[in-house]
Amino acid sequence: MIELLTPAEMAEADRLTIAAGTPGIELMETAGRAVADVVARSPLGTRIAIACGPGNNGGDGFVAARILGGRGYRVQLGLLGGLDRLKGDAALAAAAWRGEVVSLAELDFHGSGVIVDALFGAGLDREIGGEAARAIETINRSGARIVAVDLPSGIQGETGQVLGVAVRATETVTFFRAKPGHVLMPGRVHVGRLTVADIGIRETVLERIAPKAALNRPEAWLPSLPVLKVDGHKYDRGHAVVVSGGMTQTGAARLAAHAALRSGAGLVTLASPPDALAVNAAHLTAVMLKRMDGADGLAALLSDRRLNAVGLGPGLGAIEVARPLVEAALASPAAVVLDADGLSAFKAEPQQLFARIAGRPAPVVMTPHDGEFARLFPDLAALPGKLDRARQAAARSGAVVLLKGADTTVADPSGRAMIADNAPPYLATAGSGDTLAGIILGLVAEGMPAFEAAGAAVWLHGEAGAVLGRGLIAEDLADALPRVFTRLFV
Ligand SMILES: NC(=O)C1=CN([C@@H]2O[C@H](COP(=O)(O)OP(=O)(O)OC[C@H]3O[C@@H](n4cnc5c(N)ncnc54)[C@H](OP(=O)(O)O)[C@@H]3O)[C@@H](O)[C@H]2O)[C@@H](O)CC1
Ligand SMILES: [K+]
Repeated sequence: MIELLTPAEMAEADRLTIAAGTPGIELMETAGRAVADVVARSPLGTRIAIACGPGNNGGDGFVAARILGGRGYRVQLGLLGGLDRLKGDAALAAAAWRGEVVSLAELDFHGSGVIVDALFGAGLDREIGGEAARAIETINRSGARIVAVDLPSGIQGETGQVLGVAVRATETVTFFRAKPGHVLMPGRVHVGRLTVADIGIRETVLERIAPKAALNRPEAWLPSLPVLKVDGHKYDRGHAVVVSGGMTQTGAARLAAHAALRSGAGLVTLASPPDALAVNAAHLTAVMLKRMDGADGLAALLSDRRLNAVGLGPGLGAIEVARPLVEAALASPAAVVLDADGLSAFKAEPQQLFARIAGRPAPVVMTPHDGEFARLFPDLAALPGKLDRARQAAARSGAVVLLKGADTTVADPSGRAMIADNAPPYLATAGSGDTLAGIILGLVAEGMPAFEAAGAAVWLHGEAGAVLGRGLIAEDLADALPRVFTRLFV
C-alpha cells in the first residue's frame, strides 16, 4: 500500500519522529540534501536560483543552497520577507548559510539554469498574492528547470487545488510519502516528476496515524482479488446481470456485460426489455440473454440468489423507466453497480436513493460523472477537493463512490479512499465509462469487496488504455484485460 498523507498527517509524522528523538533540524537537513541531490543532476556550472519562503519550506531551501554551494554550484538565494521573520529550524538553517540573501525581486530567475521553489509547502493556507505571486509568474516564464520543494508553491497539499497562482515544476521532491495534492488534478500537472525522499521518518509512525487515502496501485487491492481455484467452476465465480435499455439504447449495456465477463464474473446475463431482445440477440455470444418485463421482471430474475450482482444505468432511459428498475435492483439481495441514468433517476429525491441503500446486506457502487454527482449531491459538488467530495458522498449515501477523471477517486463510507494516476488521456472516449462499470460488476460478482473492486477496476481500465494506446475505442478495453491480468501476475 502506498499511503498518501495529508499535510496534517505529515505534520503528525514529523511530530512523532521528533518526539522519538530525531531533532527537527536533522529532518530539515536530510530534506534539503534530498533536494540538493535532485538539483545536482544538472551539471556543475549551472546557475541556481533558490526562492525561499518564510516557513520551514524556505528552511529546506537554505539547506539545499548551502549543500549545493559546498559542491561548487553558483547559488543565488532570495527570501520572501526579512530574515528576522524566520523561526525555529528555518532560522537555524538560515544561520548556517554563509552566502548573500537577496529579496525575491532581485533573484535572477532568467539567468539561472535551475530554479528551486522553496516558497511554500505544507503550510500554504491562503491565496498567494503580491510579491510571491509575481515571483511565481516569473518562475513559470523563465524556461529554467524548476525543482519544487515538497509541493509546487501554490498547490494545496490536501486537495491539489491552486491557491491563486502556482509554480509549474519540472520536478518535485517530497518527503516520506506523497500527498493527495501530488496526484489530484490540477496539482499533478504542476508537480512534474515526483521524487519521494526518505528523510528518516520511520514507517511505524503510520500505525499511529492510520492514513485512509492511498495511491491506486495493485498493492491497495490485489490481496482482495479472488484467486481462481484449479478445480474451480464458472458457478463459483458469480453471475452478473446487466440491465439493457430499450431497442435504440442497448450498446452501453452490452459493453458493460462484455466487460463484466472479461473482468471476473463466471456468467453474465443481459436482462433485456422485450422490444430490445432481437437487437441484443444479434450481438451476443458468451453473454446470455433473458427477457425482462419491467421492474417486476427484474425483481423476479434477481429473486434467484445465484445472480449475485446487478449493474444498471448505461442507456437505461428516462426516469419513469429507470427508477422502478433501480428500486427493484436495490430491493434485491444482489450487489448493485449504479451508473448514468440509474443515478439521474433519483435527481429529484436523492434521499430516497440513500434510504434504499441504507441497511442493504450487499454493497452498492455508484459511478457518477460530474453532472450526475451535482444532481445527487448539490451541496458537495462545489467542495474544492475531489477526495473530500468522494468521501462525503460515500458517507452520506452509504455507497462506494467513484468520481471519474484523470485522477479517478474511489471512497467508501468509512472514509477509505484511493486515487488513481495511471489513466491515459485516450480513455476519454464514448462507452469508456460503461466498460468501467462492467469491470466493477464482474469483480464484485466474483466476490471481491466493493471498495477494492472499484479501485481494481479503475486501475485495470487505465492499464488497458495504456496497453492499447491512442486509437482505442471502448470495445477494445475489455478485450485488453487478459493482457493486463497477465502482467499483474508475472
Ligand atoms: N513535516 C515534516 O516532516 C517536514 C517538513 N519540512 C518542510 O516544512 C514545510 C512545512 O513548513 P511550514 O509548516 O513552516 O509551512 P510552509 O509551507 O513553509 O509555509 C508556511 C509559511 O508561509 C506563510 N504563508 C502561508 N500561506 C501564505 C500565502 N498564501 N502567502 C504568503 N505567506 C503564506 C506562513 O506565514 P503566516 O501564515 O505566518 O503569515 C508561514 O510563514 C514542508 O512543506 C517541508 O518543506 C522539512 O523541513 C522536513 C520535515
Ligand atoms: K515549494
